Amino acid sequence: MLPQTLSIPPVNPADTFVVRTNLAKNVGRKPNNSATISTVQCAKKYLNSTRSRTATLKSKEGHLNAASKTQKVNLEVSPHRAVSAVRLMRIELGGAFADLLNEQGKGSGGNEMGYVERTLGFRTRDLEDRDLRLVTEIVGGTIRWRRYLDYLILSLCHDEGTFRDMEPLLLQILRIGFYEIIKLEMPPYAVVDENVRLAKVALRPGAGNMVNGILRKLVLLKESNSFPSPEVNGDDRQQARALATIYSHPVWMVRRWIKHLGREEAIRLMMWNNKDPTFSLRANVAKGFRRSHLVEQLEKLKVPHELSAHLDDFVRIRTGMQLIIQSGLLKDGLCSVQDESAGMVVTLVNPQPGESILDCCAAPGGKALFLATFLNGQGMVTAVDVNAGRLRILKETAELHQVHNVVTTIHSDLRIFSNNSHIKHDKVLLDAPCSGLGVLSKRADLRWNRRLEDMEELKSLQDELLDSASSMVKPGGALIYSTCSIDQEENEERIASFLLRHPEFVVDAADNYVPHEFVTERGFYRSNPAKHSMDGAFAARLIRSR
Ligand SMILES: C[S@@+](CC[C@H](N)C(=O)[O-])C[C@H]1O[C@@H](n2cnc3c(N)ncnc32)[C@H](O)[C@@H]1O
Repeated sequence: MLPQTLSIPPVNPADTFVVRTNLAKNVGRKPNNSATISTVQCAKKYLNSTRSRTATLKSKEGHLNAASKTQKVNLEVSPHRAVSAVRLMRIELGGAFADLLNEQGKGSGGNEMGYVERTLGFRTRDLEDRDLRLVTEIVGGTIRWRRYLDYLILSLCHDEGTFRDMEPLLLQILRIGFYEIIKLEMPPYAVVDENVRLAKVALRPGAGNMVNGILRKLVLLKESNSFPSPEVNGDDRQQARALATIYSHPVWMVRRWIKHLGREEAIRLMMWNNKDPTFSLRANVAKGFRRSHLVEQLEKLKVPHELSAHLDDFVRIRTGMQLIIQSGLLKDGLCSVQDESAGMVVTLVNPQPGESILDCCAAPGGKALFLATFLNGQGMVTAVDVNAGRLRILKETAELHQVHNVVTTIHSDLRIFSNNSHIKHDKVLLDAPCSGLGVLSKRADLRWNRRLEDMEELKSLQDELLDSASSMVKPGGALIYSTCSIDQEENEERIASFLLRHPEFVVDAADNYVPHEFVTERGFYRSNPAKHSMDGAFAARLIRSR
């Protein structure tokens, strides 16, 4: 028999307590908190002893069942801050993405509260909808503004060493506090108190004192409207560094954009990347669920929305994603989250019933499934991808969306597949692996994960994949190359180099397929995030003449 609780001597009722779970959660009752109490220090010691005891019990019993699990719930710390701090640490260590939380308050990597408990040594009360919204907003915003926030934190630290040697959790708590005060404009003294408490409970009293000192200096700067800001002067590199700090992007990206887009356009792009992302939804007509049905549901949910001006099945939303997730519309396959910029790539493919379409880098299937809806049950989308897990998602979603009768999946590296396959297709879509520089508003952490060196590797992969994809196009058929990047070297330059290697292909101007405002001088499709209020994407349509 496993013990129901593990107890230690009671000391301070305010801080932390051990709760008897007794399966209370499982049967929907509130946990009984008549439990044993500890101070923060005791809690930490206790956590260690609990961990080793739990490990022994686990090894003895094989597993620790829910009935016997001991939870420590801290009601003093604000849940959204504790969850945000831990999530930010996980993102920085590469164990999580800054994407949407799902309806259970879980992140992409599993149970959020489990991570909080393992990292901080206690749980908080469960997250309510408001907390979830705050976690999404704070995590996304803190990551986007990281470079700028760190610049300010450093300027308020005693010396550079204090900043450099700061423990990771303490730095995340400070970033959260700075973001809440500067960007969310929350009441400053409440922010100070809450973050000081989190630092004290999760780390130690000294850490709380440090957070208190630095955040109070920030409040004074805010009150006198005198935040420091780097001067934009000097040579190109120095100017790019200053702009990179002010708009919180890596220096190499800023330099690249100033070179290709000009300074004003680069600034507009960075401002767009720092905004809360907007989303669009595609009604799944393959399931008989039209845009009018989607609009009805959004009205019922009171989610503000706007019809897409470019695509018949699409609706734009700015807020309310949590409500949509909770409504089950996505889980039931009635609609999908798909950006209009990606939808227009499918328009450029121009799929027709009866055609054989090869989607070369298809997973997780956003474009493949949309392509399939145009076939009306006749023809085939062959979806190839090298990533088995992502391809499994594609296959399951095809069933959920009821287009599985026209979708076949093939797990392979495209370069190997093209060598072994002699079948030619009417349309071949290569939605190539790319830097993702067009989707930085949605992927808040991506800007910090991309390196300049990645670009060279990506470009040679894109060339190889283009060569492979082109070998599977029928004479007279179309090859569509697309990316979710705004980078010329991944886009126009890849096509120019491909056409030199493959004179049997010619450009088919995108004008015939997508609105004129998305067509470049050379006849390619390109969406501009700041101008079109959607992700940045590129696509070229090429016809095989022989
Ligand atoms: C931009 S994503 C594709 C997104 C997809 N088209 C959609 O709309 O959901 C690029 C995909 O290329 C795949 N990939 C990368 N290298 C590949 C290769 N050598 N052969 C086949 N697929 C590859 C990745 O696994 C990834 O799923």
